[in-house]
Parts: sequence; C-alpha cells; structure tokens
Amino acid sequence: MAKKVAVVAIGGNSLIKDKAHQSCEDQYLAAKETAKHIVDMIEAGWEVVVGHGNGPQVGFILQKAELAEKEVNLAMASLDVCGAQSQGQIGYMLAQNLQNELKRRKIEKSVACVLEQTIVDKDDPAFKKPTKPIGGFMGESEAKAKAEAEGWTVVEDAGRGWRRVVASPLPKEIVELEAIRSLIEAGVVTISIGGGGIPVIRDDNGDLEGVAAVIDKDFGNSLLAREIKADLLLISTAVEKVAINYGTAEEKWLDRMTLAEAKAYLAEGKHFKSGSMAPKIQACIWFLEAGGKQALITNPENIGRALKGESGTLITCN
Ligand SMILES: Nc1ncnc2c1ncn2[C@@H]1O[C@H](COP(=O)(O)OP(=O)(O)O)[C@@H](O)[C@H]1O
Ligand SMILES: NC(=O)OP(=O)(O)O
Repeated sequence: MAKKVAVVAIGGNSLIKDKAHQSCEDQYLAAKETAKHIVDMIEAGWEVVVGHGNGPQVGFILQKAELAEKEVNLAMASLDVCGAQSQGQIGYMLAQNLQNELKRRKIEKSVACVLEQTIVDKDDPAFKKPTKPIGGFMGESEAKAKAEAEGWTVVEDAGRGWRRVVASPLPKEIVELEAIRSLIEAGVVTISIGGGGIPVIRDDNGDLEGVAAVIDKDFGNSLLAREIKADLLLISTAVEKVAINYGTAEEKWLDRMTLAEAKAYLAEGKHFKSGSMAPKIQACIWFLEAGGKQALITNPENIGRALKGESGTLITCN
C-alpha cells in the first residue's frame, strides 16, 4: 500500500499558550501534548513530516540577544542565527517528545530533525515592509514606547495585543529538500521547515547567505507539501475551525470550504486576519492549486477527529 504523507505545520503560538506559559518547561509540555496527536496520526497510517512556527520563540531569542548586547556588551546574534537557534530548541522538544511517545506505544520509528534553510528573493518587497509578528504580546502604550525607544515596528495582532514585526519574504526553495525527501522515503518521522526555514539568499557567486527575516511557517510548509506532493497539508493552530466574519456578530465556523470559496473569502479581506489566519488560508490555496488534494486546519486536540471528518475545517478542490 502506498504511504499517505502528511505535512503537519504546528503554530508557534500553540506551543506558547499565553504570558503565564512561556517557560521552557511549559513549551516542553505543550510539545508533549502535540506529540501525542502526531503519534495518533502515525498509528492511523500516516507518514508525518512535522513543521513548526517560531514567531514567539524567535522574538524572545532576538530580545535576549539585544539585551545581552546592551547590558554586557555580548556580540549581537543576527535574526537568521536566531531563527536557527529556534529550530534547534523547538525541534529538540518535538523530537524528544515524539521519541518518548513512540517508545511508550512500542512503535519502532526513527525521528530526525533537519536544520533547514529556505531561499528567499533578495529583492522581495517584504524586506521594506515588516509584517511578521514575533515575540510576546504587549499593550498599546508599551508597544509604542518600544517603537520609540528601540526602533521596533509594532502592529496590533488579530485582536490579541500588540507585537513587534519583522520582514517576512516568500519562501522560494528548500535547500535541504533532497535530504528531507530521503528521510520521508526511509520512513523517518522528520521535523523540518522550522519557522518557515532559516531565511537565506544566494549571492552573485551562488553561495548561500543568511538574511534578517522570519519566513511564514505556513508558506514554508505549503512549499514543502507541494515539492513532495504530500497527500495532506494539516495546519495545527489554536482554533478548532476557521470562521468567516471572524470576531463579528455574523461569525460562522466552517466545516468545509472549496478552493474557490477560500479564494473568494480571502479576496474579500474581512474574514481572515492578516498575520494569523490569512496566511494559513493562502498556504492551503497554493497547495491545492499545485495539485494537492486536501488541506485541513484545526487545533492539536482535534487532529484525530478532524481526520475522520468530525472537526476542523477541510479545504478541497471542489
Ligand atoms: N477567520 C478566522 N478564523 C479563526 N481564527 C482566526 C481567524 N482570523 C484570525 N484568527 C486568529 O488566528 C489565530 C491563528 O493564528 P496564529 O496564532 O498566528 O497561528 P499559529 O498557530 O501559526 O501561531 C487563531 O487562534 C485566531 O485567534
Ligand atoms: N515563522 C512563523 O510563521 O511562526 P508562527 O507560526 O509562530 O507565527
């Protein structure tokens, strides 16, 4: 029987639930919960490639580096290096929890975490217009003070508070694609495309070079799903379903959407908040337009039910 391959993209915000749960221990416990749902998928016959967000974590790593530079004159780490660090810390937590859960259920499967670079266009207009929220949430006055004192660009994020934003160019090419493909073919549970990938460009000599940005992890994982022709793109986030007219009196939670409906709702601009749900819908649209069969958006605890059609929002070509 041919293997069914799912790319599962886990939200950075679903690993840090709120301000009271930002410690390494809290993130580890959230990764442990998510690992159980991923192993359920493996038990149900899926080959799973796990991608993850890094928005909150990469923002904290950057802030620590800035503080260390200011307070004790430690050399500042650049944002691409912060992204690489976030892949290491989140990948480690996911890998170890997956290994422990697989062992508990006596499933013999290896887990590997690929430190992955994603090529972006050095002339991407996103470099001139920061849109990607990173780090924690702030009140409006604190955010505006940070903007004034530290030169941050800040925006209000989907009704949840204010956040710092950085450049987020589109992912064009996955540097380690063939290595990831080999791991999937060997049946290894592969963790990759963390935070959309470490952002890099090719210089005039064709050499790779890191750039200051954070790629959208849903766009990065959609690219991987297209490249490996995955059977499913599953976006795991903090909500069970996608709503239209989100946050209004007309809010309606959707069980299903066709590709045409998803495109029409996205074009209307009012249904999916930019920087949160809108990129997830766009990532699903690109996957389906490239020949993907199904994309699913739900929260970690409902993954099993969503795969049986009992929860989540399923997006299909027709
Ligand atoms: N139309 C919508 N339907 C459901 N949730 C939405 C919608 N628009 C915005 N959201 C918000 O988007 C959030 C998911 O985005 P985000 O937290 O950025 O994701 P991630 O899990 O990748 O970190 C949801 O938890 C919800 O608060
Ligand atoms: N890189 C990224 O998109 O992270 P989040 O999903 O945490 O925002």
